[in-house]
Amino acid sequence: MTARNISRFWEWGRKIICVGRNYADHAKELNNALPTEPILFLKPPSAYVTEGSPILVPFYSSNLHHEVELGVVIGKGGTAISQSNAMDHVAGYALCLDMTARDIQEDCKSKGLPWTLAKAFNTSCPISEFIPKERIPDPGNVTLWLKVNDQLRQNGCTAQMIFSIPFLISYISKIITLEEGDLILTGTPKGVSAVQEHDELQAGIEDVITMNFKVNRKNQ
Ligand SMILES: O=C([O-])CC(=O)C(=O)O
Ligand SMILES: [Mg+2]
Repeated sequence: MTARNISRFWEWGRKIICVGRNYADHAKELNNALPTEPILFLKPPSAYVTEGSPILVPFYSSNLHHEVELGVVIGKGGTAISQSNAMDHVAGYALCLDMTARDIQEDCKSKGLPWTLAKAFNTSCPISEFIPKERIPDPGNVTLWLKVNDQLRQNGCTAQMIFSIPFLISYISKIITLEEGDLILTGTPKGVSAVQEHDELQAGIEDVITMNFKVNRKNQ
């Protein structure tokens, strides 16, 4: 058996923990109140999709949105990690999309139901290659962007996050033990919008990385 390589963390079947409404400008564009504590939800590892494979619109949605987010890859597990030690638990990063069936999410919100159908379907978590920690020395101050068919839709800086990465690692790990290979999606800045079948999505982190995905529709 070969040693596991963190640069293929998505193959390990570990948790994807997502933070919602972590940017005030995005909370506002969807008419949501600003959170006083992080809002958390999960995606299963089956949500991962890597470049070369398409994002699939779920058959039950007609309003699939992109949300570009910085993903934090956990390198050392822990429970109740302190904020001051939090960055020692980070192995690196990935550029991520939190694909969201917005019509289903609105329906779930109005009925007080969980967001699973809106957030956790197959291909709801497109990711870039693994980015080693050294390549982003200040993850609290990098620009994320996303284009649909060459049109810029999202362009935000992680400095705008309401809850910082060390705070999130500490907060989450008091509730859910973090393990090597887990991924934390840190929320999206403003500019979310719908994507259609055949659209081409391109996203990037400054001069660190870019990634490309096509959108297809699942017909059943
Ligand atoms: O669906 C939402 O608006 C919550 C969320 O994931 C985010 O803010 O990134
Ligand atoms: Mg999100």
